[in-house]
Amino acid sequence: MVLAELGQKITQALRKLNQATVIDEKVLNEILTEIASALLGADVNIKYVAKLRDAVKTIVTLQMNNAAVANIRKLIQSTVVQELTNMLQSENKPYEFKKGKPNVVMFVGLQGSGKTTTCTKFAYHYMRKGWRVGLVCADTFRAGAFEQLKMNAAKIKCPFFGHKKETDPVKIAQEGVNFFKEQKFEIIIVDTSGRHKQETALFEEMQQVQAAVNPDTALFVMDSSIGQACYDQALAFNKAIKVGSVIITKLDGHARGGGALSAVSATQSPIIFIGTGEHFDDLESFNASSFIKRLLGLGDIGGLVQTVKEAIPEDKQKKMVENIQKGEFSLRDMRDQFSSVLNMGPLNQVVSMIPGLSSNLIPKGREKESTARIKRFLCMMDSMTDEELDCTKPLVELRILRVARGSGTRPEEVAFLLEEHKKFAKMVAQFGKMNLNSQTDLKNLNRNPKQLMQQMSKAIDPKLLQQMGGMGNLMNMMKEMGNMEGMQDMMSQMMGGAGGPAGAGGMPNLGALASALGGGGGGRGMPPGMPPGMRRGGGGGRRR
Ligand SMILES: Nc1nc2c(ncn2[C@@H]2O[C@H](COP(=O)(O)OP(=O)(O)OP(=O)(O)O)[C@@H](O)[C@H]2O)c(=O)[nH]1
Repeated sequence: MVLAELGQKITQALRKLNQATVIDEKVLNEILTEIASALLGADVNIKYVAKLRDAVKTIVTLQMNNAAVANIRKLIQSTVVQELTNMLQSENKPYEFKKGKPNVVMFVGLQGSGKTTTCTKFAYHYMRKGWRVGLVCADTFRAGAFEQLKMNAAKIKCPFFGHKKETDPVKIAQEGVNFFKEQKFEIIIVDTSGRHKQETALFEEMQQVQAAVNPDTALFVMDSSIGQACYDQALAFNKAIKVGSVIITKLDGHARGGGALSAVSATQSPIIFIGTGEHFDDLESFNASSFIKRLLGLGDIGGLVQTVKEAIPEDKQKKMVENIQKGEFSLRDMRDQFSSVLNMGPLNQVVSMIPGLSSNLIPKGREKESTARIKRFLCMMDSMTDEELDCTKPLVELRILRVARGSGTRPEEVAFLLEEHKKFAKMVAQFGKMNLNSQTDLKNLNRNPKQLMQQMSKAIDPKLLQQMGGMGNLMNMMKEMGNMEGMQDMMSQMMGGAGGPAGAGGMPNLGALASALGGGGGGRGMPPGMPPGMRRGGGGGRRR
């Protein structure tokens, strides 16, 4: 999680609430001073810090003498969360992409801000969600920009338009946009030139390109390393061309990220993504409330639900629900769940949405391994026939050998995958028997949690449960879900098609996540003789 240190400091300050037997003005001041010092350390403007402090003080002081200590604790925590969210929230809404029509996005920013890399990340993000995306290189200023974007586009398999020798950015932008429009592309990204600093030539060129391609939205890319100085830069770009939304890059490496985020929000330009590394999947959707909740380790069930919804195509959801309601969990279901986990975006981001789990659970390097591990599982399942994928009976040895050969893996690895599948399938059956099949049942969790906990602990493999943060965490998550509107629908998607049995399909889906983390969904670890890459989560053998 970006700004993890800031999050830890604020969490530590809030933890003092639980240690104090009486919460008076002195305790409140101490906590607020600690929070303020953490925010200032992250380069947040002193003006915003003072505003947050005053707002929390005003709201809490009003209640201090009338409410019970437990309620005061809750009030302080929720007010701090709310005020931090307000600090990062913009009133303006970003442009919403529309399916089935061309959406033209113009990227602007200073040289070196990460614009070209971010165009590619942005394209990759939407391609993963099934959009038809095209990239246009209209950066004729920087030598090498053409090659860079062309190479990036090839890496993510995104169609590319550019002319190496053309020097007129307006002409290329126009041609590129027309080309992709004719081909019925849905998101057309125009990468424009940058300059070392804000200067007239840059702004004039941006305005000319804007007039020529008439973009649906202009996206401003800004480097977070300048901290709160982002404010002036964002205002200047917004004045030159109407900025629709902002992406802040390099938040992985800068302690001043808090300053950059709050300063940009103060200009009322909505931040829609943050860049968290140099790889193409190091791009996180930005939503102030979700960001703050994850920053403070509170999880973000709403965000998780949305992510899962977007990751699983609707036709697949329906089929999965039908199968699982019958108590069946085929290898095809497992394949769909693993590929939906990949579509959800960076794994550590998904994990941090689960209350009680921290994104630090998957260190940066390990995340790549986890993704490779899922891809390897998918590769094996792609080498199976339709009959094998739909069959719920175990595969015979001869077939295991064939799948291993077809996927460039070892038979032990295929056997391990089948073992995982068996465990998930068993869980589906057990959860099915629990018949926890409606929103009312979920709400009842609040009334009879003990009984449910007992049943669930029998059904879930202990190692998987550990990966999920323990039974207490799982129950909290389900309770939170039970309190949400439209839960039954959501559960089907979230839990991977359980439709009814809240946990049933869910366990495999969350299990797929756990498997990706290397826990093997509660497995006994990798079988002996497993290649080292696979043992630790991927690698070895032929890759896709
Ligand atoms: N650590 C980190 N590096 C990033 C991020 N985004 C981009 N970079 C790096 O920043 C450097 C500059 O990125 P480019 O995409 O080439 O910059 P640019 O803004 O397109 O430059 P111009 O085309 O000259 O305007 C590259 O080394 C990128 O890998 C990020 O989120 N985190």
